[in-house]
Order: sequence, then structure tokens, then C-alpha cells
Amino acid sequence: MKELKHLNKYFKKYWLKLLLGIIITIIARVFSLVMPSYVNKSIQAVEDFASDVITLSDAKGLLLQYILIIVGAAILSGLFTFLMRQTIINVSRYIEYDLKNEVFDHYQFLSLNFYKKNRIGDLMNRISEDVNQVRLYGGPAIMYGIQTLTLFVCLIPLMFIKAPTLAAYTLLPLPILSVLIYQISKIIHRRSTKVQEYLSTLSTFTQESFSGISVIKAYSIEPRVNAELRDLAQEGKDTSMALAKVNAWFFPLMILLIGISNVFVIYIGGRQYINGEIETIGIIAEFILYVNMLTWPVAVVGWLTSIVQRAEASQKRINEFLKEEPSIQNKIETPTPIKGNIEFKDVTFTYEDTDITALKDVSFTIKAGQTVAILGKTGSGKSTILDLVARLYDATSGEVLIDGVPVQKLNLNSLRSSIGAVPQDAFLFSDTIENNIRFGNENATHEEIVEVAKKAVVHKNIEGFAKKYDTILGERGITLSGGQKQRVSIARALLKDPKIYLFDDCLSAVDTETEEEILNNLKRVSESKTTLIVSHRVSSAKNADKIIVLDKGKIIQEGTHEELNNTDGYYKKLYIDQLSGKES
Ligand SMILES: Nc1ncnc2c1ncn2[C@@H]1O[C@H](COP(=O)(O)OP(=O)(O)OP(=O)(O)O)[C@@H](O)[C@H]1O
Repeated sequence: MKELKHLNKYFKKYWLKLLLGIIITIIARVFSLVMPSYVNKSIQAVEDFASDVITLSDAKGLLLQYILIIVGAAILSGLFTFLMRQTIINVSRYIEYDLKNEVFDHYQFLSLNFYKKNRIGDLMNRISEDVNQVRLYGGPAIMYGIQTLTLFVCLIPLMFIKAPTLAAYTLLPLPILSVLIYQISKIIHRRSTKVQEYLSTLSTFTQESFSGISVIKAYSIEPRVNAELRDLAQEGKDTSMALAKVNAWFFPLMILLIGISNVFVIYIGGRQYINGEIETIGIIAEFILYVNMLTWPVAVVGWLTSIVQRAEASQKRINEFLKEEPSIQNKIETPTPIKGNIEFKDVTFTYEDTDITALKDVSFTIKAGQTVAILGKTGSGKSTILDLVARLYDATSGEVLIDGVPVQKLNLNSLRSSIGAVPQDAFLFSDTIENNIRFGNENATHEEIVEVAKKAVVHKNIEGFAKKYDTILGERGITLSGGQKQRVSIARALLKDPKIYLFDDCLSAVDTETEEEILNNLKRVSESKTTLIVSHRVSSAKNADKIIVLDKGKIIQEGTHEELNNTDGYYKKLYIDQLSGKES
């Protein structure tokens, strides 16, 4: 129960509702206890009439009175049972809601490293499946637990007072039932976990197949994919069958044990009645009703034990993530305005998970308002520089300074809100184009959105769609071409109007003409902004105030287009190659 202590704060938050629920549960149970003893009394009345102890009209009067009491108690018990679910089950839903929000907020708070270490499927599972298991503890387990406890506390002494020997025999099979249900629940849990695991493998497989459907078709590997799916389905069938087999034991076992208890009641009760050890035959009917009332709560004891164990295991998994600290922390509470001067001082950076040293002793300065292009072969560390500016990672050694202050000493929110980043792989949400652009500034008007779309040279494309700016983009924006996605992503950054622009190879999918048009627009927009452009094309770099060329994480060239073009080296060669490519 150590892990489940995490929920105590929620129990405290909803203590009043919970207390009310517990009181209502007790009342509902107490009303349900009325019926068996009045069934007994009714049979007694009939017996008294049959033995001429009372007259027919007295018997009728008594029966009517008892029936009214039984119906009244049943209605009240039903009403309170309804209220019980409305309170306790609702509390469990509130807790589920709060816990999901807590986990989601924490996920958002964690740094990129966390997302690299953990699989998305696992993150989703913990926020949905595990939270759901915990909810069963916060609601149904408490509700059935209180119900069972109330029933035991009220009913068992009552049974012993009424007929001690009969009570002892009647209750005898019930602990066996509880233990058996517990064992079966454990097996059910083990097997249903396997089914769950299988389901997540299957959904990952199908999701990947659908996402990569164009590759599957292009390579004509449908039969192979089908065969793989059939194997997976076979495995799924086996695990589900194994679960169904053990599930099938649950109710027959309960019915068998209830049957045994009923046989005891009839046999022992009958003998005792014949021997005159119990007063009325009605007590046998009363005890049969008790047995049936007790069966589910007794079975529940076993079920609850396994629910609590599962909830504990799930909460442990949730707590593991909740305890994770973000590797990038904001230590500065007060906002720190940013002007846009950037300096790298002997920066070395190694990715923790791959141990790849992406940058080695990199030093450069960029004045606020300057445009700097970063060129270099693939994997030379260009994107890593942008990630360090946005403080998605911290340098392993050396310092990244903004306006002369180490990034760690800046308010993280101030820093990130001063940056408009356009990543290499533009990500668009399943929403309208307008909302995707508005992401850069929640309060922007439609006119402002159109304005930035024009600057990003995507306005005409958008106007070409039937629903224009209201066009919904499919999952990951699949209705747009690569170049259109990049330009929508640029428009989003422009709308933010930040101090620093980080463009990561974001014109790679547009033709050179459009590239030039966008670059001219960007030049105007970013005149007073610090702009870092990562590119493979000299055309994107040649107008920059400074060009940095990287190779294997080191700066190998630095200067203006003219300077570098007059020096033998990577840049000049690239320029000549790309120029001749263009001409040819
Ligand atoms: N998130 C990451 N985790 C681990 N290693 C990474 C990560 N990102 C990049 N790397 C590695 O760091 C090195 C530099 O990568 P980076 O993305 O900075 O290069 P790049 O110059 O931007 O490449 P490209 O031109 O292909 O985009 C590469 O060897 C890459 O494999």
C-alpha cells in the first residue's frame, strides 16, 4: 500500500463526498437486511394460520403489513444504493480526472531526454490503463469494501443470535469461496495483463502499417505484412482463449459454493426444526436469503485483494514517472527579457543515450539582429546548436550565453517565448490550418495570420483549398506536401514575432525560386531579429552576416560569403558544386 499513499491527497480533497458515500453505503446495506427477517415472519404468519393460532383475516393483515415493509425497505435500499454509486463512484472519477491531469502536466514538464528514454506507448499506457486500475481502487474497491464490511458486521452476529449452529454451517463454505476467488483473480490478472500486452503490440503494429502504407505498397510487401499480422492474431487468440478458460471458472465456482451453503441450510436447518432446536420453518428461508446476500460480498473480498494489488502495481508505475525530475530546470522565477545576443564558449555536447559527441569545443558569437547561417555535412551538429540555444539540452561542458548570461540563469519561459523555432521535420496538429498557424500567437487575428502566410509564401496554396484557412489537416498534416508543411511551420514562427529565429533546414522541401522569395521576406521580417539558419544550400546562407561551417562537431570555417568564397575549403567547393548543379 506504500505506492497508493500518493492518492491520500485526493482522498483528503474529496473527504466530505467520500464520508457521505460511506454513510450512504452503510444505510443502503442496513435497509437490505430488513427483507429476510420479514420473509421469515411472513412464513411464520402463514404457519400460525395453518395451525389455527391466528384467524385468516389476522394472517392477511400481517402479510400485507410485512409485504409493505419488505417493499418499502427494498425501495429505500435501492434509493440509497443509487446515491452510493453517485457519491463514491463519482469521487473515483474525480480522482481519475485529477490523476490524469497530474500525470499529463508532469509529462509536459519533463525534458526531451525523458521522451527519448521512454516509448510513447508506455507513456500512454500509464496515463490511461494504469490510471484506470488505480480508479478501481479509489471507487469500486472502497464501495464494495464498505458494503462487505457493513454486511459482515451486521449480518454475521445476527445470524449467530438467531441460530448459532445453523449460522456456523452456513458460513463454513464462504471463506473457501473467498480464497478460491482470490486465486482465480490472480490468474485472471496475469492472463489479462498478457492480453493487454498483446493488444498494445497489435495496435503498434497496425498503426505502423497504416502510417507506412505507402512504403508497404511501393515495395509490394503486403503478403509479408499480412502473414505477420496473422501470426500476431494467432498469438492474440491463444492468450484470449487462456483468459476465457479461467474466466469461465468464476461463476460456476460461485454457484457451486452457494449451492453447498444452501444444502447446509436446508439439511441442518431441517434437522434442527424437526428436533425442535429452531422455532420456525421460516428461519430456513431467512438463512437461504442471507447466504445469497453474503455470496457476492465474500467473493468480493478475494476480488478486492487482487484489485488493490493491481492498483498498487499501477500506481508504482505512475509514481516512477511522477518522481522523474526534468533534466532542464527553471531556477529563475522572475522573467528575464531577452535581446538576442548569442555566444557559445567552448561548448561540447554529448547525447547521453547514444554517447555521440555532437559538438566539440564550439565557440562563436552572434550579435542581436544578425543573421547567421550554419552549414555542414549531415550529422555535423548543426541542429544540436539550435537545440542548445533553445535550451532543449544543456551543454556537457562550456557555456551557452544569451545577452552575456548563461542560459541556465535565464527564466526558461522568457527564453523559450523569445524564440521562434522551425524544426527540420515540421509537425502540424490535426486541426485547421489557421489554428496550426495561430499556435504561434493565441491572440492573433485572421488578418495577421494571412499576413504571415503571405510572407511564408504559402497563402496562395491555402487559398487553393476549398475550405481555405479552415482546411483540417489530417494526422500529422498528411494532406499537405512537405514544402507546404514547412511553410505553414514558418508562418507559425513568424506570427510569434520573437527576438530569435531558429530555422532548421526548413526550406529543404521547397524549390529554389520559392526559397529565394521566402528568404527575401524573412530578411525584411528578421531585420532586427537574431536569425540562425541551418541549411545544406549555399543559396540559403550567402546573404547571412556570418556563415559557420561545421564538420564532425567542430567549426572548420567562419566568415561572410565573400570571405569564404575566396578561401579554398568546404564552403567554396559546395558553392561551386551547387552553382554548377543549378546551371546544368
Ligand atoms: N536526440 C539525439 N539523441 C542522440 N543522438 C543524437 C540526437 N540528435 C542528434 N544526434 C546525433 O548527434 C550528431 C549530430 O546531429 P545533428 O542533428 O546536430 O546533425 P545535423 O548537422 O543537424 O544533421 P542533418 O544535417 O542531417 O540534420 C549525429 O551524429 C546524430 O546522430
